[in-house]
Amino acid sequence: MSKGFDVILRNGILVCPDGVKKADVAVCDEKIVEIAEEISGDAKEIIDATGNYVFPGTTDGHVHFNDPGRTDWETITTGSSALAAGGGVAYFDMPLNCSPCTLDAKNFNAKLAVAQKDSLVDYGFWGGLTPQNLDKLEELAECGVIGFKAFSCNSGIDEFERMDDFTALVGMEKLAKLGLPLMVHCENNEITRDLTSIALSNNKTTVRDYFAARPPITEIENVSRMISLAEETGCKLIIAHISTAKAIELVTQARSRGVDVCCETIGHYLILTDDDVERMGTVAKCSPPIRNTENQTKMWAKLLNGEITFVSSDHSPCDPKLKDGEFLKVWGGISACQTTLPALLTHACHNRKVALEDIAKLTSQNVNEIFNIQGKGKIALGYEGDFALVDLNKEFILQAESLFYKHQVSPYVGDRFRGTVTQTILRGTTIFKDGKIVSKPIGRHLRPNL
Ligand SMILES: NC(=O)N[C@H]1NC(=O)NC1=O
Ligand SMILES: [Zn+2]
Ligand SMILES: [Zn+2]
Repeated sequence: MSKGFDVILRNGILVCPDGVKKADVAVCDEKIVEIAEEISGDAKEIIDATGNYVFPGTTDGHVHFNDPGRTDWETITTGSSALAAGGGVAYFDMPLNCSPCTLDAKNFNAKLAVAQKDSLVDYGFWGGLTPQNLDKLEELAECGVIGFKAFSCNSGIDEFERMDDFTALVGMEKLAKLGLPLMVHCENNEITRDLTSIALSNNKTTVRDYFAARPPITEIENVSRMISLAEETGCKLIIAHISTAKAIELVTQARSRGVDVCCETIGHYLILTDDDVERMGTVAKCSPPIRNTENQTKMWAKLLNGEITFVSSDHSPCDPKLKDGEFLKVWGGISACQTTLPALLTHACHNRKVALEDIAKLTSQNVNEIFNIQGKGKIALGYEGDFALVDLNKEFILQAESLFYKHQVSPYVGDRFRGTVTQTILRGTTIFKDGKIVSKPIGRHLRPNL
């Protein structure tokens, strides 16, 4: 009897953990069941991947889809569609800027209900850690959060209070027991707060004034403080959107003495510079701010060295009206979840010769491993049939109309990319093809396997 598969993907060039190889891959019951030079047998669907590189579909470890509660900024429908259009099969949504924030089981369940109904791709949720919810960490862990997120400085959202040092210490002790990681937005609170208020009182609100109000030392100081707390408590620590080479060095040193710490960075810290932000304006405002070329060059060297564990989008959109005004005063956050993979193909693979396997690790495998998500993140037997098909040399210029975001805004509009996502497949089902979303929402909740 001939073997009947659900899907055979033929003639693609697979980006596997141990290298890149031309092979067929077969999926049955949502999982990869065979990888071979040529797979014989029937399938309900044959996909011809000739000329395409096949990456594991990406998992974006850091997005703000704002649903429920701020759906005029983004929704799970629009955000997950944009992600799929960029080769994404999963995301971990932040506990803010949705409303209510994800600070207890009740609010977690409200978000879960929206995602179960609307999410095109698979999803995990971050819980929040603030001074108000130290007694809710256990119930959030039971709900299945992938980790906890906290801000050392003002979060920009009133209901999401910053984590003072006491909360950091007690929270980390609790998370060490729960075996879940804490991700911290690391910028020193007092320095950013006071430099910002001095700038405001002197009417200094330009882009350069904003950079001056959040200098590199604010990140460097806070990363080292968080490492000390993690070292003492045994809590697993992830530095969010690291933006300075010096802070990465602190993480690497701590790791080498056995501290359980790693860092995430974001595409824009690797691609844009302070001069770009000055030219582009508020569309490229984020915190920590985008730094200078010298720092960026050093960050690339560290990425090539393996010192950065994963690359996310920190997709943090808003109503465009909130970007209209003086630089220092407007919303900080960049829309980017549709472009992370094409941006890395362009800037890492083509321009800096980063190996394709390493791009797959930074956008998929490492993220799933860090958060103990089983069966996702690589093209290997027994893993889920999650693929991003990429025409590696096909160029495109990003048009606003091709963005699936609620607001078709991005600092990359008008930029030339080399590396086009042609098709995205989630657990064997094609969800995006040739510029269009082609599936109903089929996303599923991802919980860590602890
Ligand atoms: N609240 C929120 O999304 N903040 C994000 N925006 C940004 O630029 N940095 C962040 O942490
Ligand atoms: Zn942040
Ligand atoms: Zn964020």
